Amino acid sequence: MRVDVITIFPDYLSPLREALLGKAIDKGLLELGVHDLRKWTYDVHKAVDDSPFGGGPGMVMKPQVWGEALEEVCAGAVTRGSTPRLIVPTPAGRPFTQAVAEELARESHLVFACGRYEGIDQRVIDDAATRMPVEELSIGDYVLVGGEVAVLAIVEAVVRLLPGVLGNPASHQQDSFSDGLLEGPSYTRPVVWKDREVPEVLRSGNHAAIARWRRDRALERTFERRPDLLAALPDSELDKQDRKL
Ligand SMILES: NC(=S)c1ccno1
Repeated sequence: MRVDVITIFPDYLSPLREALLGKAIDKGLLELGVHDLRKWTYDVHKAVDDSPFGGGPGMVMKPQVWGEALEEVCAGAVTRGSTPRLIVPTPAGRPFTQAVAEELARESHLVFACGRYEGIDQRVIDDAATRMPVEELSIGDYVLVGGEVAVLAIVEAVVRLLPGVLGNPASHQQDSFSDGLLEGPSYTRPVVWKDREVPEVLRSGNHAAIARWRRDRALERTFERRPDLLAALPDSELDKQDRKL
Protein backbone atom coordinates (compact mmCIF):
# COMPACT_ATOMS: atom_id res chain seq x y z
CA MET A 1 0.00 0.00 0.00
CA ARG A 2 1.06 3.55 -0.73
CA VAL A 3 -0.05 6.41 1.53
CA ASP A 4 0.45 10.07 0.67
CA VAL A 5 -0.34 12.83 3.15
CA ILE A 6 -0.58 16.52 2.22
CA THR A 7 -0.27 18.90 5.19
CA ILE A 8 1.15 22.25 6.28
CA PHE A 9 2.75 20.48 9.26
CA PRO A 10 4.74 17.54 7.82
CA ASP A 11 6.53 16.88 11.13
CA TYR A 12 3.12 16.06 12.70
CA LEU A 13 3.19 12.87 10.64
CA SER A 14 6.63 11.70 11.85
CA PRO A 15 5.06 9.05 14.15
CA LEU A 16 4.02 7.18 11.00
CA ARG A 17 7.69 6.30 10.51
CA GLU A 18 8.10 4.89 14.04
CA ALA A 19 7.51 1.44 15.62
CA LEU A 20 5.20 -0.97 13.80
CA LEU A 21 4.50 1.36 10.88
CA GLY A 22 8.20 2.15 10.54
CA LYS A 23 8.85 -1.59 10.33
CA ALA A 24 6.12 -1.92 7.69
CA ILE A 25 7.95 0.72 5.64
CA ASP A 26 11.28 -1.09 6.13
CA LYS A 27 9.63 -4.35 5.02
CA GLY A 28 8.22 -2.69 1.91
CA LEU A 29 4.62 -3.29 3.06
CA LEU A 30 3.96 0.45 3.22
CA GLU A 31 5.22 3.32 1.07
CA LEU A 32 4.73 6.69 2.77
CA GLY A 33 4.94 10.12 1.20
CA VAL A 34 4.42 13.27 3.33
CA HIS A 35 4.12 16.52 1.36
CA ASP A 36 4.24 20.12 2.59
CA LEU A 37 1.26 21.94 1.06
CA ARG A 38 3.31 25.18 1.01
CA LYS A 39 5.41 23.61 -1.77
CA TRP A 40 2.55 24.65 -4.06
CA THR A 41 2.48 28.30 -3.02
CA TYR A 42 4.31 31.04 -4.96
CA ASP A 43 3.93 34.16 -2.83
CA VAL A 44 6.47 35.37 -0.30
CA HIS A 45 4.16 34.48 2.59
CA LYS A 46 3.40 31.02 1.19
CA ALA A 47 -0.28 31.70 1.88
CA VAL A 48 -2.55 28.64 1.94
CA ASP A 49 -5.73 30.28 3.25
CA ASP A 50 -8.03 33.24 2.68
CA SER A 51 -11.17 34.81 4.15
CA PRO A 52 -14.43 32.88 3.76
CA PHE A 53 -17.02 34.09 1.26
CA GLY A 54 -20.17 35.02 3.15
CA GLY A 55 -18.11 36.16 6.13
CA GLY A 56 -17.76 34.36 9.43
CA PRO A 57 -14.84 33.50 11.68
CA GLY A 58 -11.62 31.83 10.60
CA MET A 59 -10.07 31.24 7.20
CA VAL A 60 -10.63 28.74 4.37
CA MET A 61 -7.84 26.87 2.57
CA LYS A 62 -7.27 28.11 -0.99
CA PRO A 63 -8.44 25.94 -3.91
CA GLN A 64 -5.52 26.78 -6.21
CA VAL A 65 -2.91 25.49 -3.76
CA TRP A 66 -4.80 22.29 -3.00
CA GLY A 67 -5.65 21.75 -6.66
CA GLU A 68 -2.00 21.80 -7.71
CA ALA A 69 -0.92 19.66 -4.75
CA LEU A 70 -3.47 16.94 -5.47
CA GLU A 71 -2.72 17.10 -9.18
CA GLU A 72 0.98 16.37 -8.58
CA VAL A 73 0.60 13.86 -5.75
CA CYS A 74 -2.10 11.86 -7.54
CA ALA A 75 -0.44 12.12 -10.97
CA GLY A 76 2.13 9.57 -9.76
CA ALA A 77 -0.67 7.07 -9.22
CA VAL A 78 -2.04 7.60 -12.70
CA THR A 79 1.39 6.77 -14.22
CA ARG A 80 1.51 3.69 -11.97
CA GLY A 81 -1.88 2.71 -13.39
CA SER A 82 -3.71 2.89 -10.06
CA THR A 83 -6.43 5.30 -8.98
CA PRO A 84 -5.85 6.68 -5.48
CA ARG A 85 -8.66 7.13 -2.97
CA LEU A 86 -8.68 10.61 -1.43
CA ILE A 87 -9.59 10.84 2.24
CA VAL A 88 -10.32 14.17 3.91
CA PRO A 89 -10.65 13.94 7.72
CA THR A 90 -13.38 16.33 8.94
CA PRO A 91 -15.93 16.34 11.79
CA ALA A 92 -18.60 16.28 9.05
CA GLY A 93 -17.28 13.04 7.59
CA ARG A 94 -18.58 9.45 7.61
CA PRO A 95 -17.73 7.84 10.96
CA PHE A 96 -14.41 5.99 10.73
CA THR A 97 -14.92 2.50 12.17
CA GLN A 98 -13.11 -0.82 12.16
CA ALA A 99 -15.25 -1.83 9.19
CA VAL A 100 -14.09 1.29 7.31
CA ALA A 101 -10.48 0.49 8.26
CA GLU A 102 -10.91 -2.99 6.77
CA GLU A 103 -12.40 -1.41 3.63
CA LEU A 104 -9.48 1.03 3.26
CA ALA A 105 -6.94 -1.76 3.90
CA ARG A 106 -8.04 -3.28 0.59
CA GLU A 107 -6.97 -0.13 -1.32
CA SER A 108 -3.56 0.12 -3.02
CA HIS A 109 -3.15 3.92 -2.71
CA LEU A 110 -4.62 6.33 -0.18
CA VAL A 111 -4.10 10.10 -0.32
CA PHE A 112 -4.95 12.15 2.78
CA ALA A 113 -5.68 15.88 2.64
CA CYS A 114 -5.15 17.50 6.04
CA GLY A 115 -7.39 20.56 6.34
CA ARG A 116 -6.72 23.34 8.84
CA TYR A 117 -8.54 26.52 9.82
CA GLU A 118 -12.22 26.31 8.76
CA GLY A 119 -11.45 23.64 6.19
CA ILE A 120 -10.68 23.30 2.49
CA ASP A 121 -12.62 25.15 -0.26
CA GLN A 122 -15.42 22.75 -1.26
CA ARG A 123 -14.52 23.03 -4.94
CA VAL A 124 -11.28 21.11 -4.26
CA ILE A 125 -13.30 18.11 -3.07
CA ASP A 126 -15.82 18.42 -5.90
CA ASP A 127 -13.06 18.72 -8.54
CA ALA A 128 -11.06 15.78 -7.18
CA ALA A 129 -14.21 13.63 -7.14
CA THR A 130 -14.33 13.89 -10.94
CA ARG A 131 -11.03 11.94 -11.10
CA MET A 132 -10.97 9.60 -8.08
CA PRO A 133 -13.06 8.34 -5.14
CA VAL A 134 -13.16 11.08 -2.49
CA GLU A 135 -14.51 10.74 1.02
CA GLU A 136 -14.65 12.82 4.18
CA LEU A 137 -14.12 10.66 7.28
CA SER A 138 -14.52 11.54 10.95
CA ILE A 139 -12.69 9.81 13.81
CA GLY A 140 -15.21 11.16 16.31
CA ASP A 141 -17.77 13.79 17.14
CA TYR A 142 -15.31 16.45 18.24
CA VAL A 143 -13.30 19.17 16.52
CA LEU A 144 -9.53 19.02 16.21
CA VAL A 145 -7.29 21.85 15.08
CA GLY A 146 -6.51 20.01 11.85
CA GLY A 147 -6.72 16.68 10.08
CA GLU A 148 -3.21 15.46 10.97
CA VAL A 149 -4.11 13.69 14.22
CA ALA A 150 -7.01 11.97 12.47
CA VAL A 151 -4.66 10.79 9.71
CA LEU A 152 -2.33 9.27 12.32
CA ALA A 153 -5.25 7.30 13.76
CA ILE A 154 -6.72 6.24 10.43
CA VAL A 155 -3.37 5.18 8.90
CA GLU A 156 -2.42 3.15 11.99
CA ALA A 157 -5.81 1.40 12.09
CA VAL A 158 -5.58 0.60 8.36
CA VAL A 159 -1.90 -0.37 8.03
CA ARG A 160 -1.99 -2.76 11.01
CA LEU A 161 -4.49 -4.82 9.00
CA LEU A 162 -2.12 -5.33 6.07
CA PRO A 163 -0.74 -8.87 5.78
CA GLY A 164 2.71 -9.15 7.39
CA VAL A 165 2.46 -5.99 9.49
CA LEU A 166 1.33 -7.60 12.75
CA GLY A 167 3.58 -10.41 14.01
CA ASN A 168 0.63 -12.71 14.63
CA PRO A 169 -2.10 -12.51 11.95
CA ALA A 170 -4.52 -14.06 14.46
CA SER A 171 -4.32 -10.83 16.47
CA HIS A 172 -6.95 -9.29 14.23
CA GLN A 173 -9.44 -12.01 15.12
CA GLN A 174 -9.40 -10.94 18.77
CA ASP A 175 -9.57 -7.22 18.00
CA SER A 176 -12.36 -5.24 19.50
CA PHE A 177 -15.06 -4.87 16.84
CA SER A 178 -13.65 -7.73 14.72
CA ASP A 179 -16.67 -9.84 15.76
CA GLY A 180 -18.88 -6.82 16.42
CA LEU A 181 -18.11 -6.85 20.14
CA LEU A 182 -15.71 -5.01 22.43
CA GLU A 183 -12.69 -7.03 23.52
CA GLY A 184 -12.92 -8.38 27.07
CA PRO A 185 -10.25 -8.13 29.83
CA SER A 186 -6.71 -9.50 29.38
CA TYR A 187 -4.25 -10.81 32.00
CA THR A 188 -0.61 -11.86 32.21
CA ARG A 189 1.85 -12.94 34.94
CA PRO A 190 1.95 -12.83 37.95
CA VAL A 191 -1.07 -14.97 38.86
CA VAL A 192 -1.69 -12.74 41.91
CA TRP A 193 -0.97 -9.01 41.92
CA LYS A 194 -2.02 -6.78 44.82
CA ASP A 195 -4.25 -9.61 46.06
CA ARG A 196 -6.00 -9.71 42.68
CA GLU A 197 -5.94 -13.14 41.08
CA VAL A 198 -6.13 -14.00 37.38
CA PRO A 199 -9.46 -15.80 36.69
CA GLU A 200 -8.83 -19.53 37.22
CA VAL A 201 -10.44 -20.52 33.90
CA LEU A 202 -7.66 -18.71 32.02
CA ARG A 203 -5.11 -20.96 33.76
CA SER A 204 -7.14 -24.16 33.27
CA GLY A 205 -5.84 -25.12 29.84
CA ASN A 206 -9.45 -25.87 28.89
CA HIS A 207 -9.57 -24.02 25.54
CA ALA A 208 -13.33 -24.40 25.08
CA ALA A 209 -14.01 -23.01 28.55
CA ILE A 210 -11.51 -20.19 27.95
CA ALA A 211 -13.16 -19.28 24.64
CA ARG A 212 -16.61 -19.29 26.32
CA TRP A 213 -15.36 -17.17 29.22
CA ARG A 214 -13.80 -14.64 26.86
CA ARG A 215 -16.96 -14.46 24.75
CA ASP A 216 -19.09 -13.90 27.86
CA ARG A 217 -16.83 -11.11 29.10
CA ALA A 218 -16.91 -9.49 25.64
CA LEU A 219 -20.72 -9.67 25.56
CA GLU A 220 -20.97 -8.24 29.10
CA ARG A 221 -18.58 -5.39 28.35
CA THR A 222 -20.32 -4.58 25.10
CA PHE A 223 -23.72 -4.60 26.81
CA GLU A 224 -22.45 -2.27 29.55
CA ARG A 225 -20.46 0.17 27.40
CA ARG A 226 -21.79 -0.05 23.82
CA PRO A 227 -25.32 -1.53 23.73
CA ASP A 228 -25.62 0.01 20.28
CA LEU A 229 -23.09 -2.51 18.98
CA LEU A 230 -25.11 -5.40 20.42
CA ALA A 231 -28.29 -4.05 18.86
CA ALA A 232 -26.50 -3.88 15.48
CA LEU A 233 -25.39 -7.53 15.64
CA PRO A 234 -27.33 -9.79 13.28
CA ASP A 235 -29.22 -12.54 15.17
CA SER A 236 -27.08 -15.08 13.34
CA GLU A 237 -24.00 -13.76 15.17
CA LEU A 238 -25.35 -14.75 18.62
CA ASP A 239 -25.39 -18.42 19.59
CA LYS A 240 -27.67 -20.13 22.13
CA GLN A 241 -25.11 -19.70 24.94
CA ASP A 242 -24.76 -15.99 24.14
CA ARG A 243 -28.49 -15.51 24.56
CA LYS A 244 -28.39 -17.06 28.06
CA LEU A 245 -26.17 -14.24 29.30
N1 LIG B 1 -13.25 14.72 14.01
C1 LIG B 1 -12.35 14.92 13.00
S1 LIG B 1 -11.92 13.66 11.98
C2 LIG B 1 -11.74 16.21 12.79
C3 LIG B 1 -10.88 16.59 11.78
C4 LIG B 1 -10.61 17.92 12.03
N2 LIG B 1 -11.27 18.28 13.13
O1 LIG B 1 -11.96 17.24 13.63
